[in-house]
Amino acid sequence: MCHHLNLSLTRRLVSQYRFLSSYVSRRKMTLAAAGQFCATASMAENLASVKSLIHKSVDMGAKALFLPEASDYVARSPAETVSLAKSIEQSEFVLGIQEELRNLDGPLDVSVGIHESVENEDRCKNVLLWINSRGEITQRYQKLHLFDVNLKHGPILMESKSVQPGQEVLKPFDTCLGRVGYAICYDVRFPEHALRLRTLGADIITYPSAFTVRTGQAHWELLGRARAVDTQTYVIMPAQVGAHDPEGKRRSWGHAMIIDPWGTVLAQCPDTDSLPRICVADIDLELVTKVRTDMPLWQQRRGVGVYGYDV
Ligand SMILES: O=C(O)CNC(=O)[C@H](CS)NC(=O)CCC(=O)C(=O)O
Repeated sequence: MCHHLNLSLTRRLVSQYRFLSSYVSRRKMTLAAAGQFCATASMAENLASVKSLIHKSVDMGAKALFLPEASDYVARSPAETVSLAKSIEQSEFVLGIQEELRNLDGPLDVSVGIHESVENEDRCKNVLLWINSRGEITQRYQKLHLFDVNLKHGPILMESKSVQPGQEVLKPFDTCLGRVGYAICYDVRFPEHALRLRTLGADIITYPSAFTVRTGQAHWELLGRARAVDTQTYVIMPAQVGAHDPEGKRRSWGHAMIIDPWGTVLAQCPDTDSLPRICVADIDLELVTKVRTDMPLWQQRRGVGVYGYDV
C-alpha cells in the first residue's frame, strides 16, 4: 500500500518535472549584462576596464553587454570634457572595443556611451553607440536632455556648458535580445521619452548613466523601475561608480541594474568598491508580451484628445 503510494507519487512528480522543464526550455531567453566601473580621465585605463567587462560577459554566456554613459572618460572640468573628445572614427577607445569584439570567441554586441567631438565647435556630443559582434557601429543616439541642475546641497552641474543636446528620438532597433530603445542617464527623468520608445516598438530600454550620489540615492532605482512599469519593457541601467578623481570631487552612485517589465529588479551590482563588474539577467520576450496582454495600457491610453498630446 505504502509502496504503491510512493510509486504513484514519484511518477506524478517525474511527469510534472518533465512538463515544467520542457516548458521552461522552450522559452527563448537571452542573457544580457549591465556593466559598472569607474571611468577616469584616462581613455587607455577605461579601455582596459571595458575589455575586462567584455571578457566577463562572454565567460558568463551573455550575448550583449551594456556599458555606462561616458565610458571613454569622466573629466575633471567642462573644458577638459571638450578637449578630450574625439571623432568616433578617431577614438582609440572605440577602435579598441571594435577590435576586441572581432577577436572574441563568442559573439558579443556592445552598447557604449562616449563623447564625440564636433569640428569647429566649443561643445561635444554625449552619444550612445551600438557595436555589433563584427565590430561594426550600427546605431548612434545623441543625448536629448542635458543635466543642468543646481541643487542647494549639491550637486551643481551644467552639462550644456560642454555638450550639445540631440534633437531626435532614435527609433528602437533589432538586436539578438529584442528591440532596444536608446536613452542616456538624465533622459530617465522624462517619461515622455520612454513612452515614445515603447510606442515605437521597444522591448528593452537602456539608460547608461553616471548618476550623482545624492540624486542616485533618492531616485535611481525609483526612476528605473517606474520607466519599466510605465512602458512594460525591460530596463537596463549600466552605471559609473565611485570617485572619478583622486580628490573624490566627483562620485557616481553605481547600482547598475536590470529590471523586468513588471518592475522587478532582476540583478544589481554592489557599490562596495569601484571594481569593474557586471550583473546579468535573462531577457524573456514572452514576459514582455504577457505583461502587455494582461494589462493592455497601450490600448487604454486616451491620447491627444484628453492629454493634449500622443506618446
Ligand atoms: O560628464 C560626463 O562626461 C558624462 N555625463 C554625465 O555624467 C551626465 C551629465 S553631467 N550626468 C548625468 O546626466 C547625471 C544625471 C543625474 O545624476 C540625475 O538625473 O540625477
